[in-house]
Amino acid sequence: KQHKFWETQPVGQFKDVGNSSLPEGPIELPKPLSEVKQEPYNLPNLYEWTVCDMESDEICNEVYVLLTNNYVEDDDNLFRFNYSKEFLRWALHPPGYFQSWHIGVRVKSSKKLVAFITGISVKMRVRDEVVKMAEVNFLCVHKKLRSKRLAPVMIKEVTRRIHLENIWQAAYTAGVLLPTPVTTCQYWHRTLNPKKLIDVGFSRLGDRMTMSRAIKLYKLPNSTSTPGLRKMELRDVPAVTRLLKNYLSQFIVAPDFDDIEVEHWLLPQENVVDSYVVESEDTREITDFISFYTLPSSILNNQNHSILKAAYSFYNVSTRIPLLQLMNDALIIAKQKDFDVFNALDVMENECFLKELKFGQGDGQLYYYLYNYRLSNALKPSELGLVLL
Ligand SMILES: COc1cccc(CC(=N)NC(=O)c2cccnc2OC2CCNCC2)c1
Repeated sequence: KQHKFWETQPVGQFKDVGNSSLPEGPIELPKPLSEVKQEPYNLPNLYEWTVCDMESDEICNEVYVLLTNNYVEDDDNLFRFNYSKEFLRWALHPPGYFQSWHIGVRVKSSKKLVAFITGISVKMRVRDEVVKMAEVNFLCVHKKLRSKRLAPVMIKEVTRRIHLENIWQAAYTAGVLLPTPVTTCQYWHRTLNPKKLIDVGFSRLGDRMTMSRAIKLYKLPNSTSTPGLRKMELRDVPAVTRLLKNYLSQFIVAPDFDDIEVEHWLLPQENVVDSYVVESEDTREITDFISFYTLPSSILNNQNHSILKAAYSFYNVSTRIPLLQLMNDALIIAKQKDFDVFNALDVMENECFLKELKFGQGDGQLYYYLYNYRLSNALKPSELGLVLL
């Protein structure tokens, strides 16, 4: 019964874990495009497919409202991700995006948007192979339409449209265990606003911890410590691309970003993504950078607060300044920008700063998956150089 759908898909199956006779790489070979199903999968009668043009403010707003009311909640149903409209446009319009991969489901009669799933294309390096993949994200079915088995047909439909562009692999994450994770990550939170986090139930005061002790424990300096740390600008793109490509080459799975992609993903956008570079004062070269993205959460039933302002660690590269110092400056900047919490996964080299900078371990896991690509062994989080939104 468990995973009825995923047992039909070209993904690592639990029964195959540890079977080292299975080769690493694609599970199914590409098909001639003429053999890909040409017409959309059937939806239950009352519903129809639609393509969502996120440049349209009206449609972007419909997607925003659907996700705000029906997307992922934490395990205790206290919080729900509240991606902003400008964030969704950023996340879904990288260079070379396919509008046909921004898929909605509407009620035929009312035209109400009741489900969503997206893909964007990415060049992913797995060991020393660069594989064109899709990153699938934002799978959301309206709460009132759950367990109508809509999700499997949406996954099959986005897969079909990805196949039509001759792409045969994908990457995705989930907070639930499915066949079969390439990596299991822990998430960590660094308190920036202890009073609010305790008020809303995100954090609890330890037994011997008073509120004033908590405020003191998490206090940060008012200004950053790294000389030459400044906001990233367009002129920094070539240097940041070089730094990022070189840094990510150490991980087993990582995106292979070119300049145009670095410009899209890392150039600062207010309320979406913040990036800072370290420019060496004498050589003027860019030696390090930090970045985090803005993903607030709705607070589901609290009288005093409705939004949790959360920053999420994105890509950070240290070549001259210790990562610990860079990330401490990232915390200071996030606090200056009135974020309540700074979140990070234990991917890349993050483990080296999590405990030291007073991150607390979250109570859940984030699982990373590859579609139609087998890895002989699961990766340690420190072998993964990929952060999904
Ligand atoms: C605090 O508000 C929340 C609202 C919904 C869910 C969660 C818990 C959770 N599931 N957190 C994460 O998945 C997470 C924790 C740390 C860093 N990135 C994360 O997820 C990212 C990446 C995957 N897509 C969602 C955002 C928290």
